[in-house]
Amino acid sequence: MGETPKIVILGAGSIGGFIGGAWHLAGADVSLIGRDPLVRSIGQHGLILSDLDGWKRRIPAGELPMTTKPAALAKADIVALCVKSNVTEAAAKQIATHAKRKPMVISFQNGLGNVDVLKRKLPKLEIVQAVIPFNIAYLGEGRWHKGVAGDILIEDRPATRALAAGLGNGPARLDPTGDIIAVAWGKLLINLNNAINALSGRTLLEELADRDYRRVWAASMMETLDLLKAAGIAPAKLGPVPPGLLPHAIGSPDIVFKNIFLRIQKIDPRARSSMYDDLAAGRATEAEHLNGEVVRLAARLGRKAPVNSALLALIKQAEAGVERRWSGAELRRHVLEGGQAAPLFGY
Ligand SMILES: NC(=O)C1=CN([C@@H]2O[C@H](COP(=O)(O)OP(=O)(O)OC[C@H]3O[C@@H](n4cnc5c(N)ncnc54)[C@H](OP(=O)(O)O)[C@@H]3O)[C@@H](O)[C@H]2O)C=CC1
Ligand SMILES: CC(C)(CO)C(=O)C(=O)O
Repeated sequence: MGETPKIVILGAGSIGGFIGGAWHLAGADVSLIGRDPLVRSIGQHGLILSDLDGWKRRIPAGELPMTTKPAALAKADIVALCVKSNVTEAAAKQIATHAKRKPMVISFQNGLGNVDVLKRKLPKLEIVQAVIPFNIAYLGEGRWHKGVAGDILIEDRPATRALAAGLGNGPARLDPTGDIIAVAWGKLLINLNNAINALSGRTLLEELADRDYRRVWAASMMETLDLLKAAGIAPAKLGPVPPGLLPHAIGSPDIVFKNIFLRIQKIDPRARSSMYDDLAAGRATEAEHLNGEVVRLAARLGRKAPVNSALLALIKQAEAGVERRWSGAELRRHVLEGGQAAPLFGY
């Protein structure tokens, strides 16, 4: 890899647009590959990036190279893969066809299985996992907003350390870390709320204000933590609360949750989960790669995961066109079947 690596973002959507823009502002050599409507919109408006601490920058139209053509992968030293998990295989095929410089491929996707797919499809390339703990909303007309605080965690290797140093300290900075699988499981615990948020049809803050939704999330985390323990996997701490205490913090009474948890973990009033975005746009979701990962882990252990199975089934119904906004009480009754899922803690 040369002095200034050429970074190509494959999948300029919420995450790809924000990190691509933020890295460009940090002086990196970045170009984006995305879909036609977005490419045209950025061609007209440029990019405007902001975050919840009041940081705001504009990149004029035409300054950041952007195309719909996968042939742009030819010049990549680094491919930042920012497509949804259900199209990883198709994206890997495009990389295999078009990349010429043996790029390092970094997956910024949620879920656990993407890196394995990439390793299988691209056996000669260096594949790296990164985990994004924050939320990005695409607000239209070239505007991206980072609505949850946090830094991107990336597998610690010489190449990723050099990349992190080159990108500096902006809002999409990289933080190299040791055990990325533990981090990815830690993130999955957080992402178990994506399905609940999508089914609620609300913003994250509106949803989390209702303890019944939080009880469902807490139960899905407890189920997952129990299975991870049986599998000998220790998820990493992401954010202010250690994984073992997360269900208790999330499922706690409103007064405790609002005055302690939400004071340390900042969430923008506009933020929603990426799964909400998918359902709202009529797209397939990543539920198979999140709740489904837990259901498959249970099956490997000869056990069941009733909470995550129920959430997965509801998301599949929603993907199939069943339009229903679940209230917290309805979802709790349906998924927890009268509290049987986690009797010990009354969630
Ligand atoms: N949004 C968020 O806040 C967060 C997202 N993540 C994770 O990041 C990943 C990306 O999510 P997100 O940015 O929200 O997804 P988006 O759907 O917003 O962005 C992905 C974009 O890539 C496009 N795309 C897919 N395949 C290709 C391709 N081969 N060539 C060009 N463009 C392509 C998609 O178009 P089309 O839809 O037409 O296929 C879409 O516009 C997911 O794994 C998600 O879970 C993680 C943390 C937070
Ligand atoms: C940041 C978070 C957890 C928000 O729900 C997310 O990962 C997503 O939206 O996919």
